[in-house]
Amino acid sequence: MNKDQFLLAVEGLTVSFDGFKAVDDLSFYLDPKEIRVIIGPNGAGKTTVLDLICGKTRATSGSIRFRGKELTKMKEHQIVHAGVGRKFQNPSVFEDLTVFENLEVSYPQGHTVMGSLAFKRDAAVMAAVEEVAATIFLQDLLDQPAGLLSHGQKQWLEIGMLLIQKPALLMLDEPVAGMSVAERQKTAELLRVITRDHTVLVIEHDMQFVGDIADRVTVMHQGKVLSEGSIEHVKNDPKVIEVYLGH
Ligand SMILES: Nc1ncnc2c1ncn2[C@@H]1O[C@H](COP(=O)(O)OP(=O)(O)OP(=O)(O)O)[C@@H](O)[C@H]1O
Repeated sequence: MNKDQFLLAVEGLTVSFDGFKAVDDLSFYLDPKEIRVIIGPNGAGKTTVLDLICGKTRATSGSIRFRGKELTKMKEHQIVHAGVGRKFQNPSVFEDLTVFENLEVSYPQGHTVMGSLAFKRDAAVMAAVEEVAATIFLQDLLDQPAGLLSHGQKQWLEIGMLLIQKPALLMLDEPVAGMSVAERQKTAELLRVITRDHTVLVIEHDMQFVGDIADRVTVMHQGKVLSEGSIEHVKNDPKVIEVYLGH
């Protein structure tokens, strides 16, 4: 099978830290526009996989193919440019800027923060900001400083700051941690809208949320794939119950 028909093909990926293999001969494949969730016990290597895909950590061996490009050979900014967006666990919005300004500075112009602010607000930027703000439920809060948003709203704003860059692949590390039940439900709704145009790779522990969003689930354990398939498949896999869900 031609691996370039996948949006992302990870094959034989390995990284050693002082001889310890945090990710060990890992392979998995993402189809365009799927939502894949990676679950697994603490220390399984989930965050390290995202670090490897976005170029924050260098692979010891293996391959990461993304839309025909080999990411393991590329620098972080080149990987962003190729269409991979990554959101870390803690929101990192600009607290003193408004919702509008946070989205505006994230619009891909190649400017610094100050340069972008001085930039004339042209119609294309305005339209993109308004479209994304509506998607992330913040259309009525465009003039609000981001520092005044709730934790959940900051998480959505940060997702919006990625969306406005139109990445083909969006990677989210525990996006609903610290959110209320209502915010979790809205985030699930948001991710379903996002996958009309993007592929999403999520690390998550909340199994209710995983069941709400996942097309397929990859279970990691000790740097390897322990199980993979639908939520029902992995929930009923005795290996997964033994190392993760039974605890
Ligand atoms: N830069 C590093 N140097 C040394 N060891 C590391 C480094 N990054 C990760 N590790 C180790 O690799 C293992 C996997 O860590 P990782 O954070 O990827 O796990 P995880 O599945 O995301 O866990 P959690 O659910 O707790 O976030 C851990 O034992 C961790 O201590």
